[in-house]
Amino acid sequence: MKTLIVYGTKSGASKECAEILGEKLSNSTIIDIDQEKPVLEGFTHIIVGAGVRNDKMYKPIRDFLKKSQTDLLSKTIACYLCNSKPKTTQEVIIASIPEAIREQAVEIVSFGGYKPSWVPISTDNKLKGIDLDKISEFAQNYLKHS
Ligand SMILES: Cc1cc2nc3c(=O)[nH]c(=O)nc-3n(C[C@H](O)[C@H](O)[C@H](O)COP(=O)(O)O)c2cc1C
Repeated sequence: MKTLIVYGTKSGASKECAEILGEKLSNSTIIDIDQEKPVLEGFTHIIVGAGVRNDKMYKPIRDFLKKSQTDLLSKTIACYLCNSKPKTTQEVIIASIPEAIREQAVEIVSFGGYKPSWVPISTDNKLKGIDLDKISEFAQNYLKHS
């Protein structure tokens, strides 16, 4: 199991989550979509995560999911999102993730996120709003598909 974690972030939550997942999933590589174009070759497992604004996951991640759909469907794929309005999670997923990927993904989970008015700046509280139990569950479940 060789895992690529691709994330998009504006205020850091999705990066934090990618790093926590990376610690739980051995043999994983983490890529910030704004810094590097993901190359999927050589990876059997892909996790794609992003923050949400205006009821959608960030555009670079939506574009990646759309453009790489065929390649992604040949992998064991899972997605996560960081958002602050849990009630709208399902709508965000439908608006952001192509149907074929939604159907094939082994899991699609919200890890929570920062309230729009409150983004942590110190390292002491940077996990505020993020549900660490959900990240652990997500990783445990994902490992069942190794
Ligand atoms: C301008 C702005 C708009 C946002 N819009 C939404 C939204 O539509 N739905 C939602 O659930 N959360 C929304 N949020 C909360 C973010 O999803 C949350 O802060 C999350 O942590 C962002 O991920 P990131 O830290 O990886 O960028 C918004 C936050 C900001 C600052």
